[in-house]
Amino acid sequence: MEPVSKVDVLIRRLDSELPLPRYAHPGDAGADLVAAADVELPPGERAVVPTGMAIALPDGYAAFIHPRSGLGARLGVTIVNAPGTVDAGYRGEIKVTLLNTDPRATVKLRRGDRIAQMVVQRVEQAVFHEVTDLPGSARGADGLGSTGGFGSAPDLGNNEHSREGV
Ligand SMILES: O=c1ccn([C@H]2C[C@H](O)[C@@H](COP(=O)(O)OP(=O)(O)OP(=O)(O)O)O2)c(=O)[nH]1
Ligand SMILES: [Mg+2]
Repeated sequence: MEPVSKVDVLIRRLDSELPLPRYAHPGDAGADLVAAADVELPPGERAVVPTGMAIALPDGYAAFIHPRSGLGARLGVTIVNAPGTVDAGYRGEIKVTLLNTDPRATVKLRRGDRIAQMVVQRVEQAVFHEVTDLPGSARGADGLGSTGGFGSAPDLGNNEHSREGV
């Protein structure tokens, strides 16, 4: 297996009792972030949760704050703006806007609970060149469900292509 490429990221703990972000397994894409405070989320409510961490990413990188699938599947907790974008120049505390999508249960999370995962990636900035016509492509302007809904993929013989947006 190819070794995972690594990048050095400076990190400041705003709360020295909390653990640094940690990859649960070698090769994992996301390092878990913990809550720096207790949080109670009634059904359908959201809260901005501090993580107690601030980072300085090298130029050309960004960090993306993704939900944890276990929290989503078990409790219905997700992130409103998933994935959150942490810019290379941001030096403030990383915060996570959690949302309880469960229609009935209040979710209680404790300080130290792992609430999100941070994926550090190389990013590029676009240089926008305005044109009056874009080059053609196989997809063209088809989108937003143009290939059908949850049935078989179009190339498996089910002609869902015409069932627009379903
Ligand atoms: O989940 C997130 C998303 C963003 N941020 C921080 C880092 C990021 O660099 C900054 C701005 O984020 P974004 O650009 O997504 O928010 P905005 O609403 O456009 O705010 P701004 O006007 O400050 O750019 O907020 C977080 O701490 N958590
Ligand atoms: Mg912004």
